[in-house]
Amino acid sequence: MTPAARVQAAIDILDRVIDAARSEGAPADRIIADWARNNRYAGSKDRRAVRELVYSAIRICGEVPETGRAALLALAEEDTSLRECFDGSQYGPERIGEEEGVASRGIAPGWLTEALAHSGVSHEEREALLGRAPLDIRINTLKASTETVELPQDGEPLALPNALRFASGTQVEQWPAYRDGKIEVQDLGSQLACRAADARPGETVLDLCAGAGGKTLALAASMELRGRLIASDTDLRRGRQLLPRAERAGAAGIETRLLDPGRELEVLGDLTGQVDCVLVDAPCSGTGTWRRKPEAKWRLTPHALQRYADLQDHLLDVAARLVKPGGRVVFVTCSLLDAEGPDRFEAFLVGNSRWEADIPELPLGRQRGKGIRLSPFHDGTDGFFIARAVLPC
Ligand SMILES: C[S@@+](CC[C@H](N)C(=O)[O-])C[C@H]1O[C@@H](n2cnc3c(N)ncnc32)[C@H](O)[C@@H]1O
Repeated sequence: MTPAARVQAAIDILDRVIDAARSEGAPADRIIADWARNNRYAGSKDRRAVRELVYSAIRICGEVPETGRAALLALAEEDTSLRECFDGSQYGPERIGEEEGVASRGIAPGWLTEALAHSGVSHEEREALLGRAPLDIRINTLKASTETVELPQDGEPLALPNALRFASGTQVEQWPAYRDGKIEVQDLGSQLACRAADARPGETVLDLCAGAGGKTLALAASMELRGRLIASDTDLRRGRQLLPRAERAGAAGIETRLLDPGRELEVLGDLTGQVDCVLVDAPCSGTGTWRRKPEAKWRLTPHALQRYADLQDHLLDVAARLVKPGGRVVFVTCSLLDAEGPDRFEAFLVGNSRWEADIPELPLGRQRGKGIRLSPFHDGTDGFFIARAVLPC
């Protein structure tokens, strides 16, 4: 593909990303993958270049752009060599018109930038939300250790003993250690959230929003396969990924339960007052994961944010009923918005006066409200809020 044709391809993809953001359609990575599947003439270098253009344009446009072309023109203001690609050639974009609309640059839509600022997220921290994420792994102590694991490259040691960092895009899935279940891909922030849960051998632990089980597997390792570990979620498709992953990781014996949204206790009621630790890795806006999914900033609305907050309140209440005296609830969101972190946790404590905040001691992060905030800028992790509450005996 010529450079101009790559720019036109990025414009077409961005049009679809913008449509999807407005209509709750597919995420950008799926749209890019579809494009690659349907345009086999594009070689690996073309695909990489087009992908890079798409993500760079998403990163620099604050508000949802009118069109993919307006987004690419905004990128061309920063990288002027791109302007030459608007050459009217056969597969390239039309020449730039004199009065053409250019998307406005910024970090996120205005209301969201303001909400982040009100949540104490400084300008530099907001910019870092749109940086490039490295690739972190967790050494699975059910199968290996830092001493025994053999990796084709040396990783950067991180703040937890079993965590290593590699450059973004490292193909760890092709490594024998990955295929053998000795390592898992997991952002250090997620690993720290599991550290805050401090699941111990012999305990009964519930991963309430387990998804495909990223954190469940870390909990299983921390429990050394002793005790009872239950993983629940409302999403059957994600839940189905858990058991094969668990098998690969040597994490036998995980119980899985499929929940009905709003009626979780119908399936979890038998655990009432039985559980030592409930991890509530709650659904959220994902402002802390924009490094991986920058278009999420265009998809969020104030209404959706309120829905997340309501669901987080509800899940905290469900979790609290299941915990036995002396047990704990660990509340985690991958967001830097107070509305999805400190405010929810505070509301929980106010509404449940027997519970006490127990701020986790972690090697990274800063206190925010009665929990810990991790951020790409300060900690090099995805953005997270992590809080722990205990029910005294
Ligand atoms: C942040 S993700 C969890 C990620 C997962 N813990 C991990 O480490 O990979 C939130 C999950 O909550 C699930 N969820 C949504 N509503 C729920 C509900 N009412 N009860 C339990 N899980 C729910 C979603 O399906 C999603 O998988």
